Formats: sequence, C-alpha cells, structure tokens
Amino acid sequence: MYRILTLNNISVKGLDRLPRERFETSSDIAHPDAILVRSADLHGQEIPDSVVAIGRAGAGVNNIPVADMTERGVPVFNAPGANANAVKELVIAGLFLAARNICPAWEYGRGLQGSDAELHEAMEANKKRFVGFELPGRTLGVVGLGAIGVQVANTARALGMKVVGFDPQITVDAAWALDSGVEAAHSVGDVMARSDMISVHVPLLDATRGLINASRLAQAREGATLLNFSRAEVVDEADVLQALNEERLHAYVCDFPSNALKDHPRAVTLPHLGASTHEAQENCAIMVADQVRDYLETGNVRNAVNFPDMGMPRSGKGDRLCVVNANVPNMLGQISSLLAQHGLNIDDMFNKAQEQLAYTLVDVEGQVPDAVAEELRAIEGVLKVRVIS
Ligand SMILES: NC(=O)C1=CN([C@@H]2O[C@H](COP(=O)(O)OP(=O)(O)OC[C@H]3O[C@@H](n4cnc5c(N)ncnc54)[C@H](O)[C@@H]3O)[C@@H](O)[C@H]2O)C=CC1
Ligand SMILES: O=C(O)CCC(=O)C(=O)O
Repeated sequence: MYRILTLNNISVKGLDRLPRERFETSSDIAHPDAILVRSADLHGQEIPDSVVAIGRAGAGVNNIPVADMTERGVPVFNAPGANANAVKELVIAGLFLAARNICPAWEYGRGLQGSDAELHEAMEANKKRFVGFELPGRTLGVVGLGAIGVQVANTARALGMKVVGFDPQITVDAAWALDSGVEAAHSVGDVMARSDMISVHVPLLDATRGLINASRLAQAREGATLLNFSRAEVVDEADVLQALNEERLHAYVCDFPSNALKDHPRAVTLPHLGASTHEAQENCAIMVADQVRDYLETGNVRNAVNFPDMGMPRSGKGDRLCVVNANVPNMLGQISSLLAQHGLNIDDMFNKAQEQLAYTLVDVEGQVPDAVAEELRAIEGVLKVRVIS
C-alpha cells in the first residue's frame, strides 16, 4: 500500500487515478511515500524521509525546495500545460479589463446613489472618465513563450493584436505552436519598448525575481499596461506602484493582491485565480497523479523538473531496482559489480543523467535481498535506492 499525503485540495478526478486497494490518500498521513500539493509552501517544512516523490498539481514549482529534493534523490513532478488554457482565458479577460477600464467603471456604477433618473444622468455625464481603447492594432508583448505565453500570444493574434515575444530558451515545440505572425524581440527591454500591453509568463527563479523593475518600466511606452499572472515576485511591486502613480503605466493587472496594490484605482488584483477552473484543476490532478503513480509502481519518470524522462518496460523476470545517484564516473560500474558479486543477473538496464543527477533502472532476474539494497545505499554518491517487486 502506497501512502499519499495531499496538501491543498487535489481534484477528486486525480485522486480517483490512485486505486484504493493500492493507494491510501489523506491530508493527514504519517510516513507518506509521496506528497501531492498545489500552492502550499513546502520551504522550511519538514518533508519526511519516507517521501520518494512530490507531485505539484500545477506548473510553478517555486513553492517546493527542488534543489533539496534533488540532493535527496526525490523527483518533483509537475503538470506542464495542464492549466495553460485557464490562465490564458484570465489573461485575455485582463486585457479587456484594462483596455475598457472595467473595474473602476464598475466601482463607479456600484457607488451611484439616487433615483434611476439621477443615476442615468450621473453616468451619462461621467462615462467619459472611463473611455478605453480597442485591442486590434495594439501591440501585446509576451515575456516567456512556454505553455501559457504561447496560448496568450496566439489568442491575442486572433483578436487582431500585433504580438512581440521574448523567450531565450523557447522550446522547439513552443516555437512550432506559436502563430507565425508573432515577432521575436531581442530582450525584455525590447518587449517593453515595442508594446502597448505586456504580459509576463515566466517561472519564478533567481534570474526572474524582479524581472520587471524600474529600469525595464522606464523602457515601456507611456500609458502601457502590465499583466502579471506568473508570480508576484517577478515584478518589483514598489517600482510598479511608482509607475502607476506617475501615470506612466495605465494599469497593472495581476493575480497577486497585496496591501500596497489592492486598493490602487488602476491595479486589478485577482486572488491567484489563474488555474482556478474545474477543468484545469482536474487536468493538473490527473496528470500529476498518473505520473506519481507510475513512478511509485514502475520507477518510470514523466515530467519531473529535476529528473530525466525515463521509461523502461518491466522485463518480468524479477525485481526492479531504481537507483538515484550523483552524476559522477563509475556509478554504473559499482552498481553492476555489486549485483554480480551477489549473483544477481541484470536482465535490462536504462540509465540517464540530468545535470548533477543520474537515474538508473535495473531489472534483475530474481529478488533483490534487503541486504543488497542496503549495500547499494552505502555506495558513495548513491542518493536513493528503491526495490519494486
Ligand atoms: N496564476 C496562476 O494561477 C498560474 C501561474 N503560473 C505561473 O506561470 C509560469 C509559467 O507557466 P507555463 O507557461 O505553464 O510554464 P512553461 O515552463 O511552459 O513556460 C515558461 C517559459 O518561460 C521562459 N523563461 C524563463 N525565464 C525567462 C526569461 N528571463 N525571459 C523570458 N522567458 C523566460 C522559459 O524558457 C519557458 O519557455 C509558472 O511557472 C507559474 O509561476 C502557472 C499556472 C497558473
Ligand atoms: O493550484 C493553483 O491554483 C495554482 C496554480 C499555479 O500557480 C501554477 O500552476 O503554477
């Protein structure tokens, strides 16, 4: 029986992928084999030694201590693209909210008092305060052309916008998926300078913290709109507030309220709703539950941010060894020698490295005794050993 600790609400459609006769799932479980999480912050929290996998039912993994998990030989899975449509739809809504000043206009409408005739007179007199602009012909700049950025760029093109995009590590798949009318920018500054509206879709990393700051905002067009559905910290909040107050920015639409921003008349701060659709929650939970289940039951890896993708069919003649080790010379030699010393014949083997870590699947003939697994664990550089019967 595998024990899965669920933090946050994980869609039942995902949990249903874990058959009850083999998986116990609960928000209160001791010695879990795996953790399923959405936005709960695991930094600084004790992650039990029993944990061999973490599944993030979403895209961003900045709430998980990935480097620590890598050192422990624990893969961190996510659900790439599974919530991209949901985020895209909210970003596109954000473009309209900003372009038509919908939030301040709605506030104004709600605050009207008097008879209907008086309301009518007041609104007709004041509606000029909320005159907006239309999207066709305007330029949207997209920073980060991954799963979400590509969808945002393509939908903006379909709405008649010009689009410029910047992503120094765009994947071949993303480039194929991108509307051919999207123009390439050379830098974030170039995006800022060429765009009327800018939407940021990058992960939160050391390199992207404060990516949009005073100097980048100084490159933006007068009256530009900034949208941030990535992470709050990707944008320097004080610099954005200053740009809003000086009316260099027309609006800031984001998914991250703060005390400084939430009451600003030209900021729209949604409560981290980008992925909050039933569809996205289900897609993410299903994808990550399948991946974690596969890893627990077979050792195969799909969509881990810190492990190479690996899949090897079971040879069916005995146990499977899953060995995570440092990516240094002679690890495979030591593993296979030790198995040979114990008379364990290797039937099939697959090894792949990714950065400082390597992962090896070994199907042996017969059973791997506990003592052999312990000897493998004792090899310097071996981070994790699992035996799957
Ligand atoms: N508001 C919400 O509810 C949600 C927010 N997100 C956030 O959006 C982020 C992006 O999500 P996806 O598009 O699914 O991820 P993704 O991994 O498919 O795409 C991210 C892209 O950003 C690019 N990138 C990285 N650093 C960059 C830089 N300095 N300049 C330009 N591009 C850079 C990468 O090369 C990659 O192509 C997530 O990491 C997460 O933080 C994701 C889903 C929901
Ligand atoms: O689970 C959520 O609602 C947050 C989604 C998110 O921020 C992500 O997938 O990176």
